[in-house]
Amino acid sequence: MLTEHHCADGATAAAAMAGRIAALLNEAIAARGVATLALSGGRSPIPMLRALSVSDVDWSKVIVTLVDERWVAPDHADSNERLVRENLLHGAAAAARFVSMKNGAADAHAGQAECETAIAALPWPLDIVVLGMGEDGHTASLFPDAAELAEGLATRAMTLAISPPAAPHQRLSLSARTILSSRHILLQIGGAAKRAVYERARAGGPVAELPIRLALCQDDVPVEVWISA
Ligand SMILES: O=C1O[C@H](COP(=O)(O)O)[C@@H](O)[C@H](O)[C@H]1O
Repeated sequence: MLTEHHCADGATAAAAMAGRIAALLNEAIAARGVATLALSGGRSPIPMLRALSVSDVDWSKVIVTLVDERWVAPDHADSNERLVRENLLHGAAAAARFVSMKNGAADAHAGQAECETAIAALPWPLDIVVLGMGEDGHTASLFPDAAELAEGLATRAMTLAISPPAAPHQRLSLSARTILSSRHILLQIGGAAKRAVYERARAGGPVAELPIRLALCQDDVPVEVWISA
């Protein structure tokens, strides 16, 4: 089932999405004693992460990981880990356990096995997967023009390494199967350009053309989308 939340602006969408994530974290903690949250990077999630960091959650019972990571040092400006640490994991939220995708291997392909082990050790299924979307329809690091896209859509592994030709850095990404084994998928769409891609994806067609369709065109996992101008 897909539910759309239409918001007047990005700030309203960020606050509403943070509130929904906090509620889902609290539900998971009440039901199972622990909650797992996988977050996307990029620029879009920053206001939502800041709102979430001051939400009323027992963060000591939350495990946070990533949907995807760029193969850069954790203090690099493009690091999704850095983004999450700087915008979410401070104050009370610093009590959450963070599980990195990046490790000390020479490159993303060499580091994939260690990343797989770290992700496989989490409690499964993930409670919440927060996806982003690029204007090319990519989600996580499943880029339409990447040679590894078919692997990402078909593999039974939880993670894969990807070298997108048109985006900077090698990547590690959750596979489609991992994303679709979660309990809840949330997505934020801001601005006219992304809205147009979203509407095209939602109308249906090949997942390989617009990989965000893997979440939008399925009925197994509930998806909530926050849409703003
Ligand atoms: O490269 C990435 O891009 C997407 C979208 O990023 P945004 O800056 O347009 O919000 C993001 O979801 C993904 O995690 C990231 O690695």
